[in-house]
Amino acid sequence: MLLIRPSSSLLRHAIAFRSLATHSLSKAERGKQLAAYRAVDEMLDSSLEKGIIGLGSGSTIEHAIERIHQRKDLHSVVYVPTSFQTKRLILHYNLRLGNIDQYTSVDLTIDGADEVDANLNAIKGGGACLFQERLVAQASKKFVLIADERKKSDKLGSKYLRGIPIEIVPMALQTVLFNIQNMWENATVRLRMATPTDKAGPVVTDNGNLILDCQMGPIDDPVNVYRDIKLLTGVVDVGLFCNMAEVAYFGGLEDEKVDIWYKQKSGKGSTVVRS
Ligand SMILES: O=C(CO)[C@H](O)[C@H](O)COP(=O)(O)O
Repeated sequence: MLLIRPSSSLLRHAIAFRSLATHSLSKAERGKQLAAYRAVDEMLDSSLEKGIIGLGSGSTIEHAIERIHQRKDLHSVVYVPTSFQTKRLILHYNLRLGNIDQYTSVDLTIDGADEVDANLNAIKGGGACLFQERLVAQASKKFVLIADERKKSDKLGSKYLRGIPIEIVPMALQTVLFNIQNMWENATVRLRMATPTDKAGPVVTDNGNLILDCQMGPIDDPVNVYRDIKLLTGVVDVGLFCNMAEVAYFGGLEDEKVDIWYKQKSGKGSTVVRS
């Protein structure tokens, strides 16, 4: 039998990536691209030559990786992925791939978000990658969010209506459902299902776990909600990223503007400045 070994370039092209050509972008996609390009250009510079950069997951981060690919001065940097998707993109663009096992201290991580509030707290996990995203973000000296302007919010839970993503160990499905329902009577919790034409049954995360989406309306106290859910046995992670981001870039849909919200130290704490 003749075995044909595909060349690495064939392998790369066997994986379908979205076309990100600027002329064919929708308004939403252009907003994501504006935020991603601006964040890469402002936050990553050539002085990071030997740097370690974390890369989040989702559609906005694809634009960031494309920008990094265009910026030849950023090719000696090591990139730590937060998902299967991002790992494939790093390889696709021939960037240097690292691993959180090798680099427990990361200089900076850029990631997308499903919703960002006025304190730079975020809902994440729309793409089911929240656990690895937090793992890398927590190891990072700086955490930067990128999104289109539709993700701006006054209160988490008022824009991203699918609910807070929660990654759970499959065996704990019933007990976690029961406990959340007990703690928040008005919450609606659903097991996230895969698209039936692609896979029957639930979405399975990169870690072999399941995702619940917990709708509880606008959230007054995301820090406590995060803590209460996280403490349930069987919960691996909760898609509330509080007090982590230092800056968020939002790309406009109707104009070419990028709004930047960043934390500035004031007294004992910090305030969020919008520019
Ligand atoms: O948290 C995530 C994946 O788990 C993503 O960063 C989030 O869902 C935003 O995705 P997109 O950039 O496609 O809007």
